[in-house]
Amino acid sequence: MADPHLRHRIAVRGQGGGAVLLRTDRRRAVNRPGLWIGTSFKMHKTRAESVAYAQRLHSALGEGIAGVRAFVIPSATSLAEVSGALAGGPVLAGAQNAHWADQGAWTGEISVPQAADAGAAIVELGHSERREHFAETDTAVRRKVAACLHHRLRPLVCCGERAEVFARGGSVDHVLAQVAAALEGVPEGEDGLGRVLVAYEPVWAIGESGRPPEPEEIAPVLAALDAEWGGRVSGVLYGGSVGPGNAADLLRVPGVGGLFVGRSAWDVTGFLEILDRAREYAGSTV
Ligand SMILES: O=C(CO)COP(=O)(O)O
Repeated sequence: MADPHLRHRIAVRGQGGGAVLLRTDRRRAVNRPGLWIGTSFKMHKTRAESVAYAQRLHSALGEGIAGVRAFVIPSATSLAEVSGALAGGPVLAGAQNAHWADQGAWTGEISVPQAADAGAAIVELGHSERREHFAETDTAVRRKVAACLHHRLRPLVCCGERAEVFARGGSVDHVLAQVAAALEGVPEGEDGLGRVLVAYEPVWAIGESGRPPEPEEIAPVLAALDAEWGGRVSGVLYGGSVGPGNAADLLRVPGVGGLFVGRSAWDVTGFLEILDRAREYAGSTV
C-alpha cells in the first residue's frame, strides 16, 4: 500500500506560473514496504487442488514474510474457497478478471462486487491472454480499473509488448501507452493510484512458448515504468518465465517491486522457493 509519508511530493511554482509537482525520492518509495509476489493459476486446478494449495501456503507462511506481500489468483470457481482458506493469514486472494458494471446482462462475466464477495482483494486486468483471445481493450481495462477502485479493490494492470514490438525497439513506448490508457483519470493518492499494481509481462516471455528474459532486456521498460509510475502506484511487478532460478536476478532489475508468476508457482513448493528468494532479497536491501 502506498505510504504517504514516504512519498515526498513538493509543489513548486512552474515557470509558466502553474503549480507543478516534483517527485523526489520516489525510487522504490512505495515499494519499500513490501515486494509483491503473486501467482495466477490461469485456467488450471480444480477447487480441491486450489484449496489444498492455499492451505499449504497458509500454513507454510504462518504470520508472513517480512518485506513480502504474497497473493494467489485462482480461477473464479475456486476464489471463495481459496480466500476462505487464506483468511486471517498474510496471503491475499484475487480474481483473474472482473467486469466494469456492478451487475447486468453480461452472460459469463463476474462483477467487481461479486469478486469482492468471493474474497478477492486484487483483480487482475488486461493480461495479454485476455487482450489477445478475448479482445480486452485499453478502454475496457480503464473502465475495469475504475470499477475496482470504486469498490476499493486493488487492480493489477498487466501490460507488455509482443515479440515483434520488442524486436523493433518499440517496447518502452508501447508499454507506457498501455499503462497510460489503463490509468487515465485515476487520481493520485491512497484511494487512486496508490491502490494500483502494474505488472510488466512481455508477451515473448510468457508461458510455454515464451523465453526467460535477460535482465538487460526488460530493464528499459522497467526503468521507464518506474520513472513514470514508480512513486505513484503501489508496485510495479515483473512477470514472464519467472522461477526460483531467476527470481533474485529479476528482483534486482531497477524499478522491479515484485514478481507475478505462472507455471513455476503452480506447485506450492515452487511458489515457496520464489517467496524465499524474495525474502532474501528484501532482507538484503533493508
Ligand atoms: O502470465 C504470467 C503470469 O500471469 C506468467 O506466466 P509464466 O510464469 O508461466 O511465464
